[in-house]
Amino acid sequence: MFDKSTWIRLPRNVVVGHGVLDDAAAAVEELRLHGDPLVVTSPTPAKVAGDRVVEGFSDAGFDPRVVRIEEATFGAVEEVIEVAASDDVGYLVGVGGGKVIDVTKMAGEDVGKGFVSVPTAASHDGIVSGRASIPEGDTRHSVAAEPPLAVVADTEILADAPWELTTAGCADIISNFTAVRDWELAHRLKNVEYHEYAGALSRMTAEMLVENADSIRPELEESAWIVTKALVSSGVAMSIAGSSRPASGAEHLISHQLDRIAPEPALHGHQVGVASIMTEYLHSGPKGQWQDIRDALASIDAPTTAAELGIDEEIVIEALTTAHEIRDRYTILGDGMSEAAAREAANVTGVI
Ligand SMILES: NC(=O)c1ccc[n+]([C@@H]2O[C@H](COP(=O)([O-])OP(=O)(O)OC[C@H]3O[C@@H](n4cnc5c(N)ncnc54)[C@H](O)[C@@H]3O)[C@@H](O)[C@H]2O)c1
Ligand SMILES: O=P(O)(O)OC[C@@H](O)CO
Ligand SMILES: [Zn+2]
Repeated sequence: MFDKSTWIRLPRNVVVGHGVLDDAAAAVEELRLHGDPLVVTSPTPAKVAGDRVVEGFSDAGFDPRVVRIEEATFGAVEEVIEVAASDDVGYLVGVGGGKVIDVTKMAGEDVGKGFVSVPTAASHDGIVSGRASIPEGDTRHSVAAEPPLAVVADTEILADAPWELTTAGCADIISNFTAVRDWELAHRLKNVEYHEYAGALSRMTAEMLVENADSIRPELEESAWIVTKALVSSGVAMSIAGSSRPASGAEHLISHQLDRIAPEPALHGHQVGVASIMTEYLHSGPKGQWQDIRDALASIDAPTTAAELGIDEEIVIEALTTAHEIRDRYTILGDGMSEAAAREAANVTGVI
């Protein structure tokens, strides 16, 4: 009878606010999960939040186990799986930046146990999404995973994190403009399924962030609140779409490529922001809205040039000409840019 169906998975509890880290155990208890938590964290996030989360679970009568990871690799995912597979572990709790959260998500998916997302930085929109993205050799796996059962985002901690982590989160959201453009293009050219609602939500999230750019300032808790709200909303758009398409287009392919080839890649959000200036230029030409993207990034202190990213100009050109090979996702890059076209785009937009 129905030729189409959809299954949208969203988090049950999203708790955002000042001091909510201490509500992590309560937010989970409400979900009536069985077993004890496995807290996955990394060195700095452990100090700023992980140890407190473990203590909170202990105080609430749980017996938390802890795995500290150093890198977002398949090795780290295996390390977490080994502990997570134990019968007494009921669910996983990822406390940290995007890499820790992705590793937790992927391990939880593997062992068939849910996970709770406790971001310590408002640096990326994976804090709520049902996607996990891990590099492996020459490629990057972005796989479907369960979205978090709950999200606990303490704005006091997020506002205290280094400012560039917050500007990276803003830039990840601003890049939604070009991601949606790429998605629409892929729909028109390749009949890729497009979700109007997810596309509109993603674009609206970016518009609201830009409208509030004046209130996004260092050490202002209000900023952490605005950015986290946007990150949640963008993650929900991805969950609705069942893909990262609403928030990841050519600008993300370029950033993933930079992660592979740059000796010292910059933050994910910063890279996608700078790449977004160039992909907007590719979409709308020299008089198009690329300057709006650049100005929006500059207004929140995010980088707008290769030099500000700390990445060599030639590496940026290589990323532009090879990013289309990274994954089977049709974008404005088509079947690849020529080197001359890449130089033109990077020059006109002032990225190099
Ligand atoms: N799954 C998704 O949908 C999705 C979405 C966006 C990004 N990502 C992925 O997330 C990763 C990027 O995340 P990221 O930018 O947070 O990088 P990251 O996880 O490497 O964090 C950056 C650094 O900030 C530190 N940090 C975190 N919180 C801190 C705090 N409160 N104080 C001081 N230092 C702190 C971390 O320890 C790390 O050294 C990439 O791998 C990207 O692909 C995934
Ligand atoms: O699927 P990817 O390209 O990792 O994108 C997810 C996220 O970074 C979108 O902001
Ligand atoms: Zn992103």
